[in-house]
Amino acid sequence: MTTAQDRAKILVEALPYIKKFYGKTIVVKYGGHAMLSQDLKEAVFTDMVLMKYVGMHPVIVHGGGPDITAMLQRIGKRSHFVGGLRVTDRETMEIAEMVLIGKINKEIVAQINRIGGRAVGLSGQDDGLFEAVKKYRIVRTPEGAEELADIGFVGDISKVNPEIVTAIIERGCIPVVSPVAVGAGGESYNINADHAAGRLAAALGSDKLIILTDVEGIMADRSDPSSLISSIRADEIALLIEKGVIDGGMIPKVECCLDALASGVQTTHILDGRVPHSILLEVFTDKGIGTMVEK
Ligand SMILES: Nc1ncnc2c1ncn2[C@@H]1O[C@H](COP(=O)(O)OP(=O)(O)O)[C@@H](O)[C@H]1O
Ligand SMILES: CC(=O)N[C@@H](CCC(=O)OP(=O)(O)O)C(=O)O
Repeated sequence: MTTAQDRAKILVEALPYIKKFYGKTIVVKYGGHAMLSQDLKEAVFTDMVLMKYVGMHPVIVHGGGPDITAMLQRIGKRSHFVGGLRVTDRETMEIAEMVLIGKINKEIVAQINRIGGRAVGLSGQDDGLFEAVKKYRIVRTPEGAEELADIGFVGDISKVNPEIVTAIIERGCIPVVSPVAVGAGGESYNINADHAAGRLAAALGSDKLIILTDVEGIMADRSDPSSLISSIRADEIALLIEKGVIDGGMIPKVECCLDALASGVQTTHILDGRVPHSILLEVFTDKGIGTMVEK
């Protein structure tokens, strides 16, 4: 049983971390696979609100892949992924916008506001936050040659204009960002939420990027839970992708960490969103959970 003294000790132990991150920006990517029960969602949003009230500047970039897939299924459409990215035709793009901006973003904003925070929702189209160009994926043919795959309205962020996010932070609010970008002709692009989070973290000069997902972190062997890699250097990642140890949805996550680190973000973390308050454990304790990807 925890005594009053134990509880006081926990609060005091948080002090160096509160001091270290006071006034610092922390971008949290909240993946669709980590949006499990209502209780877990509330734990994530409570962590955000707590960070804000102790003087940090949390920013959420959310995903919603499973909800997009479910909505596409309802209209009889199957989803295809190339290197972790959804092949996005015009109809898929419309559904992705409806689900990400119309449903998930608004739900997150409402829930943060309900528990006492002040959240403002926006997408990468608002005030030109994310400018994008069409993205191609390099794929390997069965013969071993490389070719470019056309994956439709999937974008690569070519420029981030973070002023709108900074303005929301300065108003004392928590920005909640949907990963949809705008092209030069005004067209919408579907952006993988990991990529969006990495680029935004870099543009904001964040101290930390946290990616919440549905695994404990990067595993050396996915069938062995004890094989969690607790820390890995950026230059060790390419080999793990080549060997197939890191694949599917984990690829955009590590790419996003590398991107952010190259642009000055201090540390990046891939955490298990199934663990209640995993963000608090990462930010306010020195236990360090999940995988830290560092320079
Ligand atoms: N080496 C690895 N360690 C852990 N997970 C991995 C690894 N390689 C691929 N994955 C896969 O990546 C998934 C996480 O990506 P994804 O499903 O896109 O999550 P999210 O919706 O949170 O973005 C895991 O559920 C796992 O199946
Ligand atoms: C291009 C691309 O793949 N876009 C993603 C955007 C949402 C997302 O990234 O959601 P998660 O973080 O939950 O995976 C998609 O359509 O699923």
